[in-house]
Amino acid sequence: MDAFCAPCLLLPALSACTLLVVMWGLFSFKRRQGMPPQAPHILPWFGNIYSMLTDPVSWPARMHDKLGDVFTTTALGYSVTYLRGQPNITAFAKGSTRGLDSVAAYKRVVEPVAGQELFLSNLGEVQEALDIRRLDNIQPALFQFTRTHIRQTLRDRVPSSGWSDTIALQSFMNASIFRMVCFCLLSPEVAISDGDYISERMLAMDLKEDFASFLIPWETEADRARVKGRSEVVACVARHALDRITRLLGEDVDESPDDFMGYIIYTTWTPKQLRSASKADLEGFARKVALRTYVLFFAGFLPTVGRGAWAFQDLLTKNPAFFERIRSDNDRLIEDARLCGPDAAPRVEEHDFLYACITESIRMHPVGAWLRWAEKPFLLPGNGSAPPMLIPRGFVAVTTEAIGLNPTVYSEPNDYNPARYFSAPFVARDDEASEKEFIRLDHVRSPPMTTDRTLQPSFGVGARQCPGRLFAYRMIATFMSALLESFELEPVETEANKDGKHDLSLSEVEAYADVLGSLDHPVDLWFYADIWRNDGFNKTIITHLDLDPTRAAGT
Ligand code: HEM
Repeated sequence: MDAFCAPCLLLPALSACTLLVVMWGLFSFKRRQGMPPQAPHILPWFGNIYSMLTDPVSWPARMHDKLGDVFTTTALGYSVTYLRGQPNITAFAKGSTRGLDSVAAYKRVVEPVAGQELFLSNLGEVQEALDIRRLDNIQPALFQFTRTHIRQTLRDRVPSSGWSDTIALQSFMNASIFRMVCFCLLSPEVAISDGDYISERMLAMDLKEDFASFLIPWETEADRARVKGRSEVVACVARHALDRITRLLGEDVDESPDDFMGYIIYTTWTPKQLRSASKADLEGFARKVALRTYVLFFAGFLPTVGRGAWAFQDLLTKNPAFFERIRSDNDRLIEDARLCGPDAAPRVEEHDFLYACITESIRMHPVGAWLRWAEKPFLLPGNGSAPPMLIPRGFVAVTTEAIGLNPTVYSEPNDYNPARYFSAPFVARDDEASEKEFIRLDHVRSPPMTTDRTLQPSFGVGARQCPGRLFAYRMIATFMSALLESFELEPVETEANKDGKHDLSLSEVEAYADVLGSLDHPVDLWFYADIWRNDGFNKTIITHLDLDPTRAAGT
C-alpha cells in the first residue's frame, strides 16, 4: 500500500495511465459497420466537448468536410450525431415527432443554466397566443411605447445640436426589446414598472464567459446568482399574474381576453375553478403562469436581441443601398401614418424589405443548432449513394449554419442579399406535406408564415419549430423603425473595425455565447444619433432640419 503512495512511483504510474488513455482515445474510434464515422478525440468521456463549446459552428463544419454528412462524436459521455444536407434534415424533421425528442435534448443542455422551471410550459399556447391577429392588434401601442422609451433613454445622451458620444447598440437594444417582451406578454404597466428589473435578472441567465459551469459538478457563485435571479423573476411575474387573475374574476368575461396573460389564465382554468379556488390555490395558479412566461422570456428574449443586433449591423455595414431603402420605406410609412395624426404609429407590419433584411441576417448568423434526443438508436434512411445508417442513442444535432450557407439551397450564400426572398417561389398554404416529400429549405417569403413543409433554418424544423418567430420579427422591426424615425445613425470607426472590418469578431467565448443567441458584449458597431427627426418633439429640431433639409421627410 505504502509503495503506491510513494511520490516517486505515483508520477510514472500517472504518466503511464495518461498515455494509455490517450492511446485508447486515438485508436479506439473505428468505423463501425452501418454506423456513422466518428470524429477523433483524445480524452475518453470528455470527447470533443471543448471544440463543441468553443467552436460550435466551424468545428462541426470541418468535421463534415472530413467525414461526410453524418458523423458521431462523444461529449461528456454522451454520443452526439451531427447531420448535414437536406435529405438528412427531412428525416430529422419527421423523426422529431416520433423517435427524436426535442424537450429531452434541450433539457439536458439548458436546465443547468435556466433551471427546471423552464420545462414546465405549454409551448403550444405561444403559437395561439402570439398569433398574427393578436400581434396586429397590439402593434400600434407597441410602437408608441417603444418610441417613447427610445426617445426618453437617448434624450440626455444625444445633444440637441450634433452627434452624441458613442453608444453601444447592443445594450440599448437589449433594454428596448426586453421592455417590448414585457409589454406584450405581461402588460404595458408592468413593462414600465418592472421591465428593467426583470431584464437585468434575465441577462444574468446568460452564460457569458462562465461556460465552464457545464463541466463543474458543484455549485458556483454564478450558479447561485442565476438561481436567485430566476426566482426573483418568477416571483415578480407571479405577483402580476395574481393581480390579473383577480381582475379577471371581477370582470366575469365569457370570451377569451385579448392580452397574453389573460388568455393563458382563461384557457387554463374555467371561471368556476377560479371562483372556487382558495387564496393558496390562486397563488399556485399565478406561479404556474409565471413559470410559463419565464420560458418565453428565456427562449424569446435572448435570441431576439442577438439577431436584432446582427440585422442592424448588416444593414449599416454591408450594402448602403439596402439601408437607404429601409430608410425611405420607413419615411414613407411614417408619412402615411401622419395622415391619421401627428403621433400615429407607422404600420411596421408592412415593412416588407426590412423583414427580408432580418431574415437574411438570421440566415447568416443563426442560433447554433437544432437539437434532439434519441432515446433508442434509430435508422436514418439512405439517400442517393449514401447507405442507411444506425444513429446511436444520444443527441442528434443539425447546425443551422450548415443549412444557411449551403450553396445548393442559397445561391452565393456568403453574400448578404435580402432581395433573394423576393425571387423565391411562394409556397401555397394548402400544399400538404407528404411523407414522401422532402421538407424544403427556405422557399418562403419572410417572415416565415407557414413552415409546415418549408422552413427557415434559423427557426427550427418540424413540429418543434419556433412559435415566437413572428413576434421576434415584430420586435426587431419595431425597434429599428422607431429608432430611424428619430435618429440618423452612423457606424463609428474604431481600431478593431477600421478598413471595413465591421464583422462581429467571433472569439472563442463569444462564439459560444452566440450559440445561445446572446451576445452580451457591446458589438463592434456604435451609432451616433444626429438630428431629431420628429417634429413636435424638440424645438431645436427646426434648426437641424434646416441644416439638412434632405432628411426632413415627414416633418
Ligand atoms: C430571432 C429570434 C428567435 C430565433 C432565432 C429563435 C429560434 C428558435 C429555434 C432555432 C428554436 C428550436 C427549434 C428546433 O429545435 O427545431 C426555437 C424554439 C422555440 N422558440 Fe424561438 N427563436 C426566436 C424568438 C423567439 C421568441 C420571441 C419566442 C417567444 C416569445 C420564442 C419561443 C420559442 C419556443 C417556446 C420554442 C420551443 C418550441 C418547441 O419546442 O415546441 N422564440 N426558437
